[in-house]
This record gives sequence, structure tokens and C-alpha cells, in this order.
Amino acid sequence: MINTDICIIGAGPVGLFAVFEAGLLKMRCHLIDVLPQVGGQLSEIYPHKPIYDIPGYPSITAQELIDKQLEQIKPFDPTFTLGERVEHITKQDDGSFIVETNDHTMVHTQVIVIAGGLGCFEPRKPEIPNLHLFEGKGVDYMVKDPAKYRDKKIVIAGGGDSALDWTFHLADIAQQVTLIHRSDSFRGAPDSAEKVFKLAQQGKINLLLSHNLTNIHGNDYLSHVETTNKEKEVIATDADYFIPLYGLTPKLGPIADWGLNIDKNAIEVNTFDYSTNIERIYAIGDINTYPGKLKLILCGYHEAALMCQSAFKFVYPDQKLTFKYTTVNGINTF
Ligand SMILES: Cc1cc2nc3c(=O)[nH]c(=O)nc-3n(C[C@H](O)[C@H](O)[C@H](O)COP(=O)(O)OP(=O)(O)OC[C@H]3O[C@@H](n4cnc5c(N)ncnc54)[C@H](O)[C@@H]3O)c2cc1C
Repeated sequence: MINTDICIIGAGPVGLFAVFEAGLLKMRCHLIDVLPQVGGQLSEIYPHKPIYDIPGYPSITAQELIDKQLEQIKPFDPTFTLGERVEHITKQDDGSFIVETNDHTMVHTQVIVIAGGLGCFEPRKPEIPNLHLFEGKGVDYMVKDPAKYRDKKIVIAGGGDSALDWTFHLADIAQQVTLIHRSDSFRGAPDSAEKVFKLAQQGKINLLLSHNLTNIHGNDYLSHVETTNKEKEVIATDADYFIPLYGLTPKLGPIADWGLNIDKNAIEVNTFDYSTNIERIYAIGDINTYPGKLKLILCGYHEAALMCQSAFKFVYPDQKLTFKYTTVNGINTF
């Protein structure tokens, strides 16, 4: 069991900044994110897009901002559980909570902060008949640990940045990589597409363009992926793993069932401290709603600061909180 003062659900920019604000008040944080990396929408949807409305940065790319935030919270030594979705929370007699993920990681925490943004990003799945039979038996919807694919036969499907980037990356690790795409051009960055075409010309990957995915087969475990080409010929490609990378759709997910007041897929909070209708549970960033709410990174940062001032009383019930500037006291770590 992991023990912490604040369990933050969602490691997007707002969850990460909450670690900083909590750290200043000597509250420890554990973050959980269903994605295999931190950064929320910024790292997952638009890592290379410049952002112009962060004070102090006339322009910064989304991934650079996340990297800077990680640097900023390093002194506070936060801990992370990545690639797992928070499913359940259970209130204890003393008011604290046990937070549990789909992989049964358990976190005991005094306060829960939901910084879940648009909710869980769920993978878009291809519509083929046998897919569900091989989930966890050769079918993966995201690449959590590339080492898993060492010396294996991999089939990737998709035409966006994820499919291109992982094809490129896994080509060096796997025994064989096949990329299947229904069109003959890619949606992803031209530079990545060019790299993939080059790998195919060099015979380092197998590129099946204008191929439709029709089914997957195996006995207990996946053995091959079936496609048809323009001429309607059926082609079977050997596969230890099939990774369809068709993008992600946001869903509020399990959070919707915890008894929180929800309005149009967002959690209602009061604007005094961003607390929810359940004591010791706060919601900050894109996932909350209140009159005048703006879904901006900047606004989430402000919410994180006020939330921490309020959460302090649950972590240190016997102490009086005195407000201090970082410039006066420096950043004292634990
Ligand atoms: C294309 C685009 C451009 C944008 N440009 C700007 C801009 O220029 N300036 C600006 O201020 N804003 C911009 N935004 C908005 C900005 O990205 C959001 O306001 C910001 O990401 C909100 O941060 P967050 O931390 O609240 O949520 P998110 O970034 O959405 O992160 C939430 C995290 O919570 C995780 N999560 C959710 N539920 C669970 C669960 N049950 N278990 C585990 N993990 C969970 C998710 O996986 C996700 O990683 C843009 C948005 C988009 C889509």
C-alpha cells in the first residue's frame, strides 16, 4: 500500500502544478494517470504545438512546458503510478481514503485531488470480429514498455503520429514490424511519414498501405493479423503482438460513479477552494465546472494553489496555515 498526503488523479499540467503548491506546504503527493506518460493533453494530443498564454513564456511548446513542470516539482519527490486507471475510492472511518486502480495498486491518502482533465482517454478500437478475444493475449492499445516487444513480430495499425512514431521506434527493437494503413498516405507529421517510408525502402519494416484490416486469429494467443488489399486478396501477417493506434477518445470514466455532483461531464466545485460535494475530495483543471469556468492551463494552476491552502487542514489538522511567498522562504523540501 502506498501512503501519501494527497493522491492526485491525473498527471496533466494542473495535477503536476498541484504537486508544487502542495510541496510548499510540506504535503506529499502521489500521482496516478491512465496514460503511460505524464503531461495529460499536452503530451498526448499536442506535444509540438506552441502555447502563448503561459506567463513568462512568450512561446513554449506543450512538451517543453511539461518538462519544465517536472523540473519544478523534482525537489518535492512526487511518486507516480502510470498506465493505470483509478477505478474505486473507499472512505475510511478516520475520513481518509483508499484509492484503487484497475491493476489493484492501492493508495492510502488524506485528500483526493481529481485533476482528470477530459477524463480517461479510451483507445479507439478497430471494428473487427475477434478483437476482444485477444485483448491481453497479443492485442495492446498503447505502448507502455517498448522492451516488451524485443525480438517479437509486431503489427501496428493506424496512420497518425502514434502509429508512425512507434513503427519507427520499434523497428530497432522488434524482430519484425509491419505497419498497416487503410490509405496510401499518412495523417501524421510529414517528417515521421518520410522516416517510415525510408525504413520500408531499406527493408527494415513491412508497409501495407491501402490495406483494410479484416480480422485477427490465433489459438490461446494471437498468431496472425488478416488484411485485404485493393485487389481484395486476403493477406495474413504473422504477429506476436497487434497494436492498433487509432487515437484516443476522452470519457469521464469511473469518476462518474463516485457520488460527486456532475454537470455535463464535469465535476461541480465551489470557487472558494475547488472542493466537491464530498469532503476531502477536490477537483481542479479541465474536469471541474463553476460559473465562468475557462478551460485553460493558467486557470487550473490558480485552482491548484487555492485547493492546497484548503487541503492543508486535512493533512495537518493541528497546525495553523500561514501563507508564505517562495521568494521569502525559498523552496524547502522534505
Ligand atoms: C489542441 C489543444 C490545444 C490547446 N491549447 C491550449 C493553449 O494554448 N493554452 C491553454 O491554456 N490551454 C490549451 N488547451 C487546453 C489545455 O490543454 C487544458 O486546459 C489542460 O490540458 C488541462 O489540464 P488538466 O491537467 O486539467 O487535464 P489534462 O491535460 O486533460 O490531464 C488529465 C489527465 O488525467 C488522466 N485521467 C483522467 N481520469 C483518470 C483516471 N480515472 N485514472 C487515471 N488517470 C486519469 C488523463 O489520462 C490525463 O492524462 C488546449 C487543448 C487542446 C486539445
